[in-house]
Amino acid sequence: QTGSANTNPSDSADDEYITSVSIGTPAQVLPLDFDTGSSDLWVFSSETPKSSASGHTLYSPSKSSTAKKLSGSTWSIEYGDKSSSSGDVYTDVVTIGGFSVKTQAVESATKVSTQFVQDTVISGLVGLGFDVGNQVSPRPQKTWFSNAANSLAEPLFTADLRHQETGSYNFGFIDTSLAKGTIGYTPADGSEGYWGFTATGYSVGGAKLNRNSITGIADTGTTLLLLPDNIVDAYYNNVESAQYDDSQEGVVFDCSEDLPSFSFGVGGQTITISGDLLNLTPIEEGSSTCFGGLQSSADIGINIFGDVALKAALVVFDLGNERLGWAQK
Ligand SMILES: Cc1c(C=O)c(-c2nnc3c4c(C[n+]5cc6c(C)n(C)c(C)c6c(Cl)n5)n(C)c(C)c4cnn23)c(C)n1C
Repeated sequence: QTGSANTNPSDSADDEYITSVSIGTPAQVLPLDFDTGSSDLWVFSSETPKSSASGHTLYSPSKSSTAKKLSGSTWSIEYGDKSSSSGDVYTDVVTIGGFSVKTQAVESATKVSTQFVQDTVISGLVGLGFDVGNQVSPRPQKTWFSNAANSLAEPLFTADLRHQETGSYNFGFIDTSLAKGTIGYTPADGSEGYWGFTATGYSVGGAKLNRNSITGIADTGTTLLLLPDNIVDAYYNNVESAQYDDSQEGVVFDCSEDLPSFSFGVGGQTITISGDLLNLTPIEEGSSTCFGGLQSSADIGINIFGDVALKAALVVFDLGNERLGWAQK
C-alpha cells in the first residue's frame, strides 16, 4: 500500500507548505504543515479558545463517530521560533494521500501561541520525525508515519517541495521521475527525534566541493537553510550588496543582485541550490531589499537544512534503513 499527497507553499516566500489531511468519521479535512523536525500531530479544534481559533479550520472530535478521548494524556510543545501549543489527546482515523491509519493520536490544542493564531493558513502540524520526539505524557504516542510504516509497501516517504509550485509527499514508494539526479544515501540519526545527517562538504557558485563536513537535520518544517557563520560568510562574500540587518535579524541584499548557487555533498551526490532559490523574498511588500534563504545557525546550536535546501532535491526519509536519500531536482 502507498499514499500520495500534494503539498503547496503557503505564501509567496514559500514560508511553509500546506497538505490536506482527513481526520475522523465523517472526514474532517484540515490544512496541516508536515514537519520532519517534530513528532506530534496536533490540530486546532473545538477545544481551542474561540478568540484563538477564528479563521482556522477546526477538528471537532464530538462530530466524529470514531474519535476516542485518550484519557489522562496531555501534550505541550515549543518550536524553534519559540512558537508553542498544548492540549489533550484523542485517537481517530487519519488519512493522508489516501492511506488511513485507524488509531492515530490526534493532539487537540487547548492553547496556541500568537504565531499560530496569526498563521490562519494552517490548522496544525503533522510531525514526521522519530517517535522518541513525541511530547505526549504520560505515554508518548507514535507519529502517523510510524503507525503507517509496517503497512506501507516500503517503510519510507519522500518530500518533493517546490518553489511556488505544487509538490508532493509520497508514502511507501519513491517516484524517481521527480528527480534529475541519482539518489545518494547517507545514514540518518534519529536519536534526538530529528532526521540527522552529515553533508560531506560544500561550495559556492559551482566551485569544487571542499571537505568541510556539516552535521544537521533535514527539516521540512523550517523555512530557511541555517548553517554555521563561516559558511554563511563564505557565501555572502560573493554578494556585493549583502549586509546583516539587525531589524530583520538576518542577511539582506539588493533584490537585483544575481546570487551564486550553493552546493553541498551528501551520499556521494552533489545537491546544488540555485541562486534564485536563495533569494527568499523582499523584506516587505514592494521593497528592493531581499532576505536571504541562507542564514546563520549560530544561535540555534544545530544546522538545519530547511525548505530552501529541500526545494533543490527529492529527499527520501527511509525509516526502514535509517537513512536519508537526496537527489538533485
Ligand atoms: C531554530 C529555528 C527554527 C526551527 O525550525 C525556525 C523556524 N523556521 N521556520 C519555522 C516554523 C514554521 C514555518 N514558518 C516560517 C515562517 C517565516 C520565516 N515567516 C516570516 C512566516 C510568516 C512563517 C510561517 Cl507562517 N511559517 N512554522 C509553521 C513553525 C511552527 C515553525 C517553527 N520554527 N521555525 C526558526 C526561525 N528558528 C530560529
